[in-house]
Amino acid sequence: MQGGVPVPRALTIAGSDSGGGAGIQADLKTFHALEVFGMSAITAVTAQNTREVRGIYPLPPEAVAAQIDAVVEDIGVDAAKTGMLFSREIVEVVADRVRAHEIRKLVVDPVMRAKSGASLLAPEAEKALREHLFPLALLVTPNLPEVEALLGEAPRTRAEKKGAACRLLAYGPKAVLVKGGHAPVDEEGNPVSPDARGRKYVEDVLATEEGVVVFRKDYWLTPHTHGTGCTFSAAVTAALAQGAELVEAVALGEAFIDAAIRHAFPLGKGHGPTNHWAFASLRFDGADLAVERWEEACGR
Ligand SMILES: Nc1ncnc2c1ncn2[C@@H]1O[C@H](COP(=O)(O)OP(=O)(O)OP(=O)(O)O)[C@@H](O)[C@H]1O
Ligand SMILES: Cc1ncc(CO)c(N)n1
Repeated sequence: MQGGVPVPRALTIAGSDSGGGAGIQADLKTFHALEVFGMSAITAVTAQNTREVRGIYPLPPEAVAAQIDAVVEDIGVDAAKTGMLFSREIVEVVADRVRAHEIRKLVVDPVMRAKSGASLLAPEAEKALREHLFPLALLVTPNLPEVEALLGEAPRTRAEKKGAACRLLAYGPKAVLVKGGHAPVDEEGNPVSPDARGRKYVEDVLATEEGVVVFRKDYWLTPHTHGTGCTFSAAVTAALAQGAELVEAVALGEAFIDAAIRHAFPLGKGHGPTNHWAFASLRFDGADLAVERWEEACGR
């Protein structure tokens, strides 16, 4: 028990995925698997499955603010994350409430598109995300297409990911993790085709003001990756709520998502969901989660 609080508390501010693999549902399942008390502020309801987003029904910005205020003022929040924010108005209201409540352990997953291709963020909201929310974040976690939208070029090699992560620090977050899940690499961190022979890896590159940490793990050739980004950032948020330092929290997120993808569920006819309880089961068995990490100097 820390400071009279019986359990770590985490808040997700994100969209609902009726399919249960991404969004609010993935976040709450992940918090629960890590024994963190989960709370939610829903920004939009999506009618979605493993194949497509059929409809998006945003909530009024004041409804998003009211949910955040309600839980912060009564239950309290040790760490929070944002996911699908959809509109400029919702981005602005979330930034306003985060500032007002002085939420410092904030993970911003700059969700722009679903794996099925649907847009989850209006184009004019991208600028608001960069200008209003990035400066409040402890960590921002873009995937490769999101890095391209933010910087105008997609990193491919380890050195390019490192450069992009360092450049994104200029928007004001304390740290940036460039996630490489969309493009497998070889031993040297150079891109390879997903179905090339031999061992392939995924490299996620974390930049902080102190330096760069590269996380490498095996690449799994599977279509069942719906909600990987949400699940990963929720695991990092849960670890922060438990009191972990940033690099340890990211390492926990890496191990959690590795297990969740390895044991993903072939549900539906599209991209199936990841397995949110695999990490807890494997850890119980003492399994080796195959995540390597090493530190380098920041290239700035
Ligand atoms: N095929 C894979 N094999 C191993 N790790 C993967 C794979 N795909 C994604 N990951 C890992 O999952 C995490 C999320 O990365 P990814 O790039 O898929 O995020 P994302 O595109 O934001 O996800 P989504 O939009 O589906 O929620 C990262 O840690 C990444 O390394
Ligand atoms: C609601 C929601 N948030 C995020 C994603 C990205 O995976 C998704 N597909 N749906």
